Amino acid sequence: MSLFVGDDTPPTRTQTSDIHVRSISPLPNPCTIIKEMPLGDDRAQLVSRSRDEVRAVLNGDDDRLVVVVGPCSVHDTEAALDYASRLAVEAEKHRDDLLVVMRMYFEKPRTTVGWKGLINDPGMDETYDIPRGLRLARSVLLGVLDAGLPVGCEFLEPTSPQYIADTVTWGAIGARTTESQVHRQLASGLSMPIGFKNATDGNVQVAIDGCRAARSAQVFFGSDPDGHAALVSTTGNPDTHVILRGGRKGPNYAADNIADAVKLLAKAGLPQSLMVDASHANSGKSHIRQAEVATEVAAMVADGNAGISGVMLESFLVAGRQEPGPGELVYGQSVTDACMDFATTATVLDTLASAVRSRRQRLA
Ligand SMILES: O=C[C@H](O)[C@H](O)COP(=O)(O)O
Ligand SMILES: C=C(OP(=O)(O)O)C(=O)O
Repeated sequence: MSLFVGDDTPPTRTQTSDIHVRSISPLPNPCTIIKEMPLGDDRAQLVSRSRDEVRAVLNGDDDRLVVVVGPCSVHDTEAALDYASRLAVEAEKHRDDLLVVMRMYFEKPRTTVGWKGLINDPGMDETYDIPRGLRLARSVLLGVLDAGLPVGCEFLEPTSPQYIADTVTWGAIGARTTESQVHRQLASGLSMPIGFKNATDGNVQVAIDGCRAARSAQVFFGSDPDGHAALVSTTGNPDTHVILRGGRKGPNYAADNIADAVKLLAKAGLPQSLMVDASHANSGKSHIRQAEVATEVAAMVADGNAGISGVMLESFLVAGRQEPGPGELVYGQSVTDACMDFATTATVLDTLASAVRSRRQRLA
């Protein structure tokens, strides 16, 4: 049902609002969708346990690496579940060295315009069936938890976490929103560890500022589980960290970049550990380069670099990328940034796991 439907008649001189709004329609409230697809006790235990494990790695109490790995965006739930079943085998194989979290991104921040992800436009056909997108996202999240994997998401729309955040082990605030007060407030109330990306221009200090702001108590506009406008008051999220993703001037994953970032973290009184995103501006969005970057990061870990507590990888079943759209698509290939294929990903995971074992020996 549409609450407001504009027409094409030009606004009168006394109409001062909704001049550029075509329509406003209600969405199902979070309670309704959660009741349709409850998390349940077994999955909740996996989420709680894996959040604790991520916290332990970030705080240096667990010497593994958190590896957030999966497609740049989820567009096909069947392919995502297929990927999850294969990733679960690798996660189990490396469980002593790697804490594997499946990257499940449903909300894509765009530099200008483009497909904004499964929640916003699940048909990739500009019909913007957000209720369907929310249901699809929640159902595939539950499916991945059933495969035994914890999941990681970017949080972009300030009200979308109400629909899915109970299923999420680790979250990110992206490079385009890391300086946004709205997103820092949101992170202050989220229940899982949150990584702040450095800004697209490469500025790391804004991500550190984001971590500090999200660690503080905040009071802000939000919505309650029934979808009503609400005043939200948070205690602050103690589990925030920085993600180095490179910037317009180039990559920032080299040992001196990591040392500089760790110094800034120390100055800010934050834990001196961070995640390196091998994709985005660290690889120039090349999936081939991404595998090389991940191997270079592994070499730093093997050398004993204790500042690196996590790695992010963009990976899917088939290498590369294709344009999103409603027509026929290559099964298991990204419709946003180019991803490594599964075989390359498995090799990278082997390399990272071996690097963790070397670091463990070196620092023993
Ligand atoms: O991870 C995905 C993209 O890098 C990000 O959403 C920006 O994409 P765009 O520059 O193609 O809009
Ligand atoms: C958009 C993403 O990254 P960034 O915010 O670093 O561009 C992403 O990880 O999908």
